[in-house]
Amino acid sequence: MELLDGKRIADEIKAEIAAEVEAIKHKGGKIPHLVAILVGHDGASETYVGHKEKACAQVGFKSQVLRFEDSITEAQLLDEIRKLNNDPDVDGFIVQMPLPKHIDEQKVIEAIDPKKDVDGFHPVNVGRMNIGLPAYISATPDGIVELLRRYKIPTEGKHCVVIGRSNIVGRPIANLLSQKSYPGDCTVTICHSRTPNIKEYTLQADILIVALGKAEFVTADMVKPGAVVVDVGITRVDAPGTKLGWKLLGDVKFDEVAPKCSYITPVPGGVGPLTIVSLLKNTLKAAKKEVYG
Ligand SMILES: NC(=O)C1=CN([C@@H]2O[C@H](COP(=O)(O)OP(=O)(O)OC[C@H]3O[C@@H](n4cnc5c(N)ncnc54)[C@H](OP(=O)(O)O)[C@@H]3O)[C@@H](O)[C@H]2O)C=CC1
Ligand SMILES: Nc1nc(=O)c2c([nH]1)NC[C@@H]1CN(c3ccc(C(=O)N[C@@H](CCC(=O)O)C(=O)O)cc3)C=[N+]21
Repeated sequence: MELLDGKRIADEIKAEIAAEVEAIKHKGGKIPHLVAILVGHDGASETYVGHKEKACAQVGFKSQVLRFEDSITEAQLLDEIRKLNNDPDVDGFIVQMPLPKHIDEQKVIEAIDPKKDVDGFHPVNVGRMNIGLPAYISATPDGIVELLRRYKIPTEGKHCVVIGRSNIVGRPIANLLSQKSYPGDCTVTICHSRTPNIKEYTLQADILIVALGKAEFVTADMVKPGAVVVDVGITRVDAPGTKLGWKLLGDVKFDEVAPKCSYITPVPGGVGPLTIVSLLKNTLKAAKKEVYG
């Protein structure tokens, strides 16, 4: 069993990005500028935005967090988005999800200029990604693809089973891995909450991607010996006696599944760090006008 060390790969890619930013500075080019909009005080969102700020500083990007109270109206938020769309200094921005219930997330996503949509959530980017055109690819699936690539995991002709069909993880990773590419050329099965006997499918997986958000859902009896297991899930659970009082669990019961795998991602330190790095990659592309010219 080998660990897919997301943290190590993320550090490697950050060093590559930092070198490129140095070169841009040297030539007097545009320093990439990423903005995050954060509404409310959700703990996980605060953590994620904090990691992003730190990563931007590490690679030399300009970054900014715009914070708003839960009471912000949809119209006010849409207005903030319009300002960012029109600000030539801002290369890319994201609106941290989830949003308060009185705000329509889809409306917010569609208000973002696709050219600045470094989350890759806008239907224009989703559509372009789906047919293999240049696009901002959403960060988590892009991070998974990057992890498979850097570890040179063979994917052609493999059966990939994805648990979860969300717009930000399950559906796009299933799409990417079925494309004519490397990593890709997989035969893909998508499972979700209406799939009976999930184990029947997971046992056939050469590559198992787990993104349902239920801690330790995948147990050893559900995994084929030698499988590659990618655990996307992140759930905070109480951990009395630890410094923080909580810890993170993945969707895979790591201790019993790991010995059966050829490769497996840990949580934390697997997919998460690569998600952040993919967001940086998209922002760099935006500053260089690589996707839309
Ligand atoms: N590491 C990272 O960078 C990121 C991690 N995450 C984590 O990944 C997990 C998934 O996130 P996300 O995709 O946004 O979650 P969603 O809640 O949007 O989607 C979950 C998916 O899992 C399916 N599902 C739920 N319960 C079951 C079940 N018992 N059996 C089979 N399928 C089930 C749902 O099915 P249905 O469609 O039928 O409801 C749905 O398609 C979460 O833990 C999240 O925190 C998310 C984003 C980034
Ligand atoms: N507009 C928007 N875009 C997103 O991409 C987005 C979002 N909203 N809302 C929430 C989810 C979740 N997500 C994570 C990214 C990185 C880690 C990450 O870095 N995890 C570390 C640990 C983090 C920790 O210490 O808590 C790890 O797995 O090693 C986690 C979760 C992005 N999301």
